[in-house]
Amino acid sequence: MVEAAVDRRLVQELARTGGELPAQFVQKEENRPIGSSPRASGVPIVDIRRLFESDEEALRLKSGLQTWGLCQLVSDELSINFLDEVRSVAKKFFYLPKEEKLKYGNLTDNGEFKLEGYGNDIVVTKDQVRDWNDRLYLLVEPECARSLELWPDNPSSFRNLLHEFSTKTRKIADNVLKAIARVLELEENYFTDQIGEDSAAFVRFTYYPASPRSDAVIGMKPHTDGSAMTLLLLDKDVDGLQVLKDGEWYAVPTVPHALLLNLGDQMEIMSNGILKSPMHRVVTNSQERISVVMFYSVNDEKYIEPANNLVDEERPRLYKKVLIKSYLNELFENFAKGKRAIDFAKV
Ligand SMILES: O=C(O)CCC(=O)C(=O)O
Ligand SMILES: [Fe+2]
Repeated sequence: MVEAAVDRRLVQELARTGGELPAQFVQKEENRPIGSSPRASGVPIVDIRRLFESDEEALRLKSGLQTWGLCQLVSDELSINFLDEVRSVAKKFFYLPKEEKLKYGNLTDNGEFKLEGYGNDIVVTKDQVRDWNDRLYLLVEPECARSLELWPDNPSSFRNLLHEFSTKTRKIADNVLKAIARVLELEENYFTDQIGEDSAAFVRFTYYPASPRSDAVIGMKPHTDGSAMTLLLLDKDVDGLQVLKDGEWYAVPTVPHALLLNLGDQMEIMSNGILKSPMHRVVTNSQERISVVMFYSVNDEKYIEPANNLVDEERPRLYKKVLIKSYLNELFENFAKGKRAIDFAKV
């Protein structure tokens, strides 16, 4: 991949020092977020425990994932205190001095982007409009593949909390994947067999600084997730996530004690399009915002395709068989350019 010479200053630094907004963040007129968006108030809140006791709860999950590609998940595992601790440790990390955070930086000594670490997202073209955020991206599973040297040991509780958070979210992911298989009338382990602990799971901590021009910049450009599923811990105080439904952007409200489930492309493919991987974006605000997001994916070396039982005459096959590794490569290239990778998997 050829990388153009671009300004890679951290967005947090740009926001802190003020001054004129660099041109590389200014969105073209047609991509700017305009006006206020209605709230996505129809996104269901689902209790994980009840998913296996009540058909009604499972159907609400299904309807959320068909209509919005989203669902708010609450669980005994997730006390509000614990979730607030994770929110707080994320904030403490981003509040550290730049030099401290750059110990975990995502550039090699030659200035090339690494997948993991702290910094900007990959920039592939010189005229790419950049997102108004910095992030820390880490592999959390399989546990033996963690690059612990990139896991912050400041704040001192960071590593333990991240380990605990990812253990809890893994349980939730497994339960939800079983419930989804069930409502699609597939074998209960259909998805968990593919998206197990030996597959890659990543966490992304994203810091969106307060923005001087929320009319002209985007926190995260419109995209779908290339994962199978994504679990998001949203900022409790500041909204910003929006989802596209029937051509209109809706603001997704935070439910403080819930994780937001956002379905990814891999599940759209495996469900033969019955479930949606929603297009979403983040708009900025006059207040800073932080999210902590877990991405679950099918193992890199595996192929996925629509489940046989979900393909018939009425619902012809929508997607080809794809190798996850190639799919994710496609996705990273296309995300930077603002294109959808799933279009390449269409029959
Ligand atoms: O920050 C958010 O609310 C959304 C982040 C997101 O969509 C992502 O990391 O893929
Ligand atoms: Fe996303």
